[in-house]
Amino acid sequence: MGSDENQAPQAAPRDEKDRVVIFDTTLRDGEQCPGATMTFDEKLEVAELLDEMGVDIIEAGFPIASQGDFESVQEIARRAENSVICGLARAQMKDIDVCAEAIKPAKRGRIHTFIGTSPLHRKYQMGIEKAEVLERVTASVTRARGHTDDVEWSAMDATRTEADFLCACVEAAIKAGATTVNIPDTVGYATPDEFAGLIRMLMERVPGADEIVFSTHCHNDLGLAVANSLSGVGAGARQVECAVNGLGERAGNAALEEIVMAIHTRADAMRVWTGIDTTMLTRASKLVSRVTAFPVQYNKAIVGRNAFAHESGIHQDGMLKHAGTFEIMTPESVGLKESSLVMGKHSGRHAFREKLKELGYELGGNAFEDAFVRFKALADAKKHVYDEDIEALVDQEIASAHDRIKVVALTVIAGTGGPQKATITLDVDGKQHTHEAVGDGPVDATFRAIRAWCPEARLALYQVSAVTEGTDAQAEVMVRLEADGKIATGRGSDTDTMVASARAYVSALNKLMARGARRKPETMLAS
Ligand SMILES: CC(=O)SCCNC(=O)CCNC(=O)[C@H](O)C(C)(C)COP(=O)(O)OP(=O)(O)OC[C@H]1O[C@@H](n2cnc3c(N)ncnc32)[C@H](O)[C@@H]1OP(=O)(O)O
Ligand SMILES: CC(C)C(=O)C(=O)O
Repeated sequence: MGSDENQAPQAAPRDEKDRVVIFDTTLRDGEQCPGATMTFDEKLEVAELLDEMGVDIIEAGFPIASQGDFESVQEIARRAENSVICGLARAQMKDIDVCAEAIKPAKRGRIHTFIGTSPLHRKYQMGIEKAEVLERVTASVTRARGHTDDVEWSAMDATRTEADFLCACVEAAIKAGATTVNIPDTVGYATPDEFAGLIRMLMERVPGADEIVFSTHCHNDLGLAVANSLSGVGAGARQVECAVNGLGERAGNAALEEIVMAIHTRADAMRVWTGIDTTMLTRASKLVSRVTAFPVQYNKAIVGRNAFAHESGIHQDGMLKHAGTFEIMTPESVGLKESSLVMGKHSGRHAFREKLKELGYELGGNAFEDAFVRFKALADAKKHVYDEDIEALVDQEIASAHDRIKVVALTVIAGTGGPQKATITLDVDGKQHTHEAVGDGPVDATFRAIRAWCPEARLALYQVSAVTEGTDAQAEVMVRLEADGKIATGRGSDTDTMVASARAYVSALNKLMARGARRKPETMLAS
């Protein structure tokens, strides 16, 4: 901790023994969560991207589950260029044989077989005693080894299994030929310290433990999936099972992008590495979100839309001075083009000035301060302030800099009861005048109230449009007036359409006067 330039990833140690194998289970455990079912073509698309991204092992499905699952695992196995293709199988001979058939076309295939080991799973799910579990471990791993040299064995509900019995199961799996032993926290029950202790205990106590790879498979029921997985790695596990966007049963699995970026960004602390091309993480997240129709939480680490967005003034100021002040990873490192400074009520002058520059405006002292005050007022009234909102606001600021008439206040009473009534206060050459009028609708009432000061101007056009979207969008109003043979068009914008209308009308009036309409303001305006 504490380097001056935390944003730059530390040079990762590249010793093979420190490599963490990334086992992606988006297509198997990920697909198991309600609503996340993917079609055959979607699975192929996801698998292709995972393969390209450098995922070491893709768990492509559970071939015995359905003909569709079998076929997608088989097709993924056929197409994969780099990744090992894995299928899941219960401790049943038929499952294992069907799985072997599905992964057969793969350049490198793995069978992943599992059985519940905890007292609850033994008693209630399987209805068998410890001895039979042990027999099934041996039989299933042996059967799988008859098909391939790459066999993974998992102890379902390992974290709620008696330590001695878990050791006995792991020993049986290793003896039968398992090359990877996975320790799932199936129900997301463990804490990071406990989980690390469990991996350490197995590595110390089980004969042959140093010959195989220990793996983690942590669920997120308590929001600890990533923390537990990384604790497992700290204790010596060298495979992490995870899923894109943290997809998986119930609250999901450890999120692949979080595991990978934690290892990448804090290689200095963790001293391990992965083979993942991190610049593909955003693409992977978007693809999985699209095919499952599961939105990604806005503030989700790494791939949430706010992960590299800054709204508050102090953060934006820091970011403008040095990105490392408020970002520990570069957006480019996860495949994003750039960080974003989102303009809102918490933004400050530095960011506002930068935004104006980006939009092509250079405002001097007072004009800038006035625009900033109006921007803050707009941001208070509106959830999202878009670039177009700022443009409309500044255009109006520039246009009205020399105006002799300004709208000070407007109150409109509208509704079905009628008549609609408007009360307007105008500042004319520094003096305030208030007038009231009723009309046929709120716009008519507003314009009549203004016209009370300038009866000659004829309304030639009135047009309303929304600058941005949503019910809190700014309205942009255009008003064209004719007086003394001259025509002037004024624009006004505000989240309140009536205020925008009054501004547009007054802006047109100012232009008429500036263009030398016959009557001067003093005489044009009624007292
Ligand atoms: C923690 C996990 O994620 S485990 C993986 C969970 N994923 C899935 O279940 C998705 C795919 N599953 C399926 O399509 C179906 O459940 C199938 C095809 C596997 C089985 O379907 P069915 O034969 O109809 O059984 P059903 O699902 O109702 O019950 C599960 C059976 O498997 C048994 N079983 C569960 N786990 C295992 C295991 N690891 N090894 C052996 N048997 C097991 C159960 O005891 C139960 O057996 P029983 O019928 O003798 O009581
Ligand atoms: C099959 C195993 C690995 C599993 O998904 C779990 O225990 O959560």
